Amino acid sequence: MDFYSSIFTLTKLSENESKLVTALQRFIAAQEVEGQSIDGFVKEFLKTTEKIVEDAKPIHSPIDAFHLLKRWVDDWQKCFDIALCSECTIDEPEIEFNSSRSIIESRLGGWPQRSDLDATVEAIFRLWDVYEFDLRDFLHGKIFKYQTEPLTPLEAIYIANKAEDAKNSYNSIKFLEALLHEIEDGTLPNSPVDTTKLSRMIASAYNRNNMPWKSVELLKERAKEEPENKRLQNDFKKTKYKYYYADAIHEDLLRGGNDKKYKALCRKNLKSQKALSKLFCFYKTTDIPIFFVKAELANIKPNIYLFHDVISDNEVAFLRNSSSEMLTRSTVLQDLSKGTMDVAENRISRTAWLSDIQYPKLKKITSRVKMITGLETEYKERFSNSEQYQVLNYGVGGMYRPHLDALYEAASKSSGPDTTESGDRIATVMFYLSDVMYGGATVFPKVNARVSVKKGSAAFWYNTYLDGEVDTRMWHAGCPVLVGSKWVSNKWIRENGQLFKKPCGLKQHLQDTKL
Ligand SMILES: O=C(O)CCC(=O)C(=O)O
Ligand SMILES: [Fe+2]
Repeated sequence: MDFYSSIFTLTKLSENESKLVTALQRFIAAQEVEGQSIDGFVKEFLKTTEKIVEDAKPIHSPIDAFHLLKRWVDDWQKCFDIALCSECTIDEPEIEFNSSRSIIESRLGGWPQRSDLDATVEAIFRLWDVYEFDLRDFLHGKIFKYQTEPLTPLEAIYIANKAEDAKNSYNSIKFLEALLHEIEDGTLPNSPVDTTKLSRMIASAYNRNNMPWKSVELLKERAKEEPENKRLQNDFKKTKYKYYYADAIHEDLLRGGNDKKYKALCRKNLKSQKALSKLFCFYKTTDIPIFFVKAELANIKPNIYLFHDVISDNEVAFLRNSSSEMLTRSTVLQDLSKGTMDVAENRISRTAWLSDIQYPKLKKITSRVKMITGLETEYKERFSNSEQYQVLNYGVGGMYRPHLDALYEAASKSSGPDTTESGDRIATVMFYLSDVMYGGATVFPKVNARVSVKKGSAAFWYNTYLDGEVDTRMWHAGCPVLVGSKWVSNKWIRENGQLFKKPCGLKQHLQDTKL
């Protein structure tokens, strides 16, 4: 049977609580006679409950119901658990105390369950939704003018967590915010929950609900105040990334249609890449000469660089052949945070990862990347300067919708090196391992740039600003392949180890200030 659904049954609980108190008093007294030490929790609980039973207040408010059920479900149960004794003989106080539980349980026709308590929490939010009582008053035990016992901060967190579990994040956040304000205002002294911890909880709830800008707001000040708090700093950094990411998507949505601009760029039939781009720099490397040019529509900031003939036919074949056995279907779901939640397939392709360690032949390409970008590129299992080669092959209509390569938050779960050790993907080097007859260009709708597919070339760009913030202008897409098969390979360069690097000829972007 349930207890929460009527005040009648709740009152029955309340009336029977004095019997529990008597049983506990007897248990403690017997233990004292035996010279046993009394559990601290049990002692403290008895003291407060004795007073509650003595006052015998009626159950009027949902706060009373919550307190009552919480005691029965959690605290009384804990007392019985503490007293539980498998080796005790029949006349020992533990046995007697626990049998009093059984007697009361059968008299009541059951023992209140966690579902009763959870239903009460649900009821509280249902009531709040209709009557809009003040949550800060509520924490102090007050609903309009009706005053009862206040909630402890831990009880408040219990209520907020239950709302979150029930997918009622808005309620949960509002409740935690009320608690935060009360603690900040000093009306809940000696709170075991500190404001930083609470802020982190609220920020993470905002993140889970795709409102990273709210978390940024919340964490910004606190991160400034507590530069030594690593967890807080880390939360703030991740949130910032997520925020920029969500913001970029939002802007894209606002610009009429999620990807109008991207499609237009995909369709654009530009002259050949070489004709448009001017020679920027020439490298004489030991094996192949590399022409270093700016991307088409070169007058853009930030720059996207193009390297021609940067990878030999042999190397192209090696990458393609080594990965073809491993290619797996990769689907990246698009989560259009802010605005509509439209989950669509973001990428249609197959992917494989090739490690420099497993395929030492690749190290040569990796050091070439180091030379042309001036960045550290060595792939290591930990504290890496780059990722393994990601090889992609697109099928009919295969594409990669507009996205940012920067990993922001979710990425620590990605297959690459841990972001906490190796940092974010500060730059992308993307090799073209095939030609494509029609379609398949890489386009950057925000900066109006387009790189058409050419076997042996590589595109290079930075994904973050010098201070590590994500550069949302680098929003880019792989246009659908119309005729042909497109192969590319990414070598993502990580933040780790790049501190004192001065990229050759690539300084312009690094000096580029934020918009
Ligand atoms: O295939 C392309 O042109 C783009 C691929 C890409 O952006 C990626 O793999 O992150
Ligand atoms: Fe990308």
